[in-house]
Amino acid sequence: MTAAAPIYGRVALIGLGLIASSMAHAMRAGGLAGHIAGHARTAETRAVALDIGICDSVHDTAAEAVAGADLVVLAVPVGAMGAVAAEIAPHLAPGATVTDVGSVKQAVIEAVGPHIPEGVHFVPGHPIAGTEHSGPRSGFATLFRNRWWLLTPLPGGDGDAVARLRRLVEAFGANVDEMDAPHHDLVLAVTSHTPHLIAYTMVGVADDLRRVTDSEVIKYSAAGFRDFTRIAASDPVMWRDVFLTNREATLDILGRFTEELFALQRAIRLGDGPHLHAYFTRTRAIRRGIIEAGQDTAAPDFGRVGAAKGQGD
Ligand SMILES: NC(=O)c1ccc[n+]([C@@H]2O[C@H](COP(=O)([O-])OP(=O)(O)OC[C@H]3O[C@@H](n4cnc5c(N)ncnc54)[C@H](O)[C@@H]3O)[C@@H](O)[C@H]2O)c1
Ligand SMILES: O=C(O)C(=O)C[C@]1(C(=O)O)C=C[C@@H](O)C=C1
Repeated sequence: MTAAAPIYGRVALIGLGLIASSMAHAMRAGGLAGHIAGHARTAETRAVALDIGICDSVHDTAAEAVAGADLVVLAVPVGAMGAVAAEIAPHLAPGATVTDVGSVKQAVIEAVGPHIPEGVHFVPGHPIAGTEHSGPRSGFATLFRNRWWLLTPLPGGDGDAVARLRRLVEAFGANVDEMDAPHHDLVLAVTSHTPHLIAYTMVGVADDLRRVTDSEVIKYSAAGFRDFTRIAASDPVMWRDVFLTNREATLDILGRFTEELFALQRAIRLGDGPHLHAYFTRTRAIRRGIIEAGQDTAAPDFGRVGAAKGQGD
């Protein structure tokens, strides 16, 4: 990442977890912000943020952090976005941009939008990049490189504010796309939310079995299951909020998933090899299509993320 002129003079990060700290590292690496102000709920997290140098100043309240900021980033769990927006609203500078990084967009727009004052630009967003780690120590500058960052601008919103935010996240190395919020939520229900639910379920099933087989499930777990356990280690508050707020889309995809699962279950019970073979041939072709289209972007280097779980407060 090469040094560039700051895109924003003062950025306020509300919530100092994985995503906010990764943004801070990326802004530092690229010289993209003149001053990074931060707010987290606990004194411990605020002290860590200063200690590891991701913020130039930390503030006891979100209201203090946003004063004079030309970009405010809401990086808290989706269910907390509305309360944070209500708290900061009277303190936002005229002309400022407010964005968020929530995994669900429609519910965030409904919760945050009504609080945004006239003359402040709200540009909802979502980086499609993450790890199973949480808290200020878990972030790293390259998290967003070659990843998508979806923006769901509001109809009639300010084009210049969108373009400026776009420049910032492109400077992180992200690819930007714009879409409307309901479409975003449906796409993410397929590509992220339902897969997480399946991983949570499978790891739960294995944990039940473990009691029977005395740890063999974990001992002999193959690569696929290990990936499930990584995903299932993700922050429980974040994922609780995702499912509570993207309810309709997730239930729709889950319904389709269960139908397919029952069809496969039936094929196994009936010994219907052609059905199973045809199904797996179709899914293999999808994976090969993704590779051929060059859309299998490299995974971030999880190995260098040393933070423990549960440091999000
Ligand atoms: N982790 C991922 O893979 C990922 C990826 C993309 C987007 N997101 C989204 O980014 C947002 C932040 O996720 P993260 O992974 O950085 O989480 P995190 O747990 O690492 O950090 C969350 C931060 O929010 C604060 N917080 C929690 N509840 C709060 C509340 N009620 N009021 C005020 N602050 C509160 C925590 O103290 C912490 O500082 C979430 O909305 C999530 O959906 C996460
Ligand atoms: O790799 C992971 O840990 C993730 O699950 C990241 C992931 C995803 O599903 O891809 C999870 C939730 C986000 O909103 C965006 C990204």
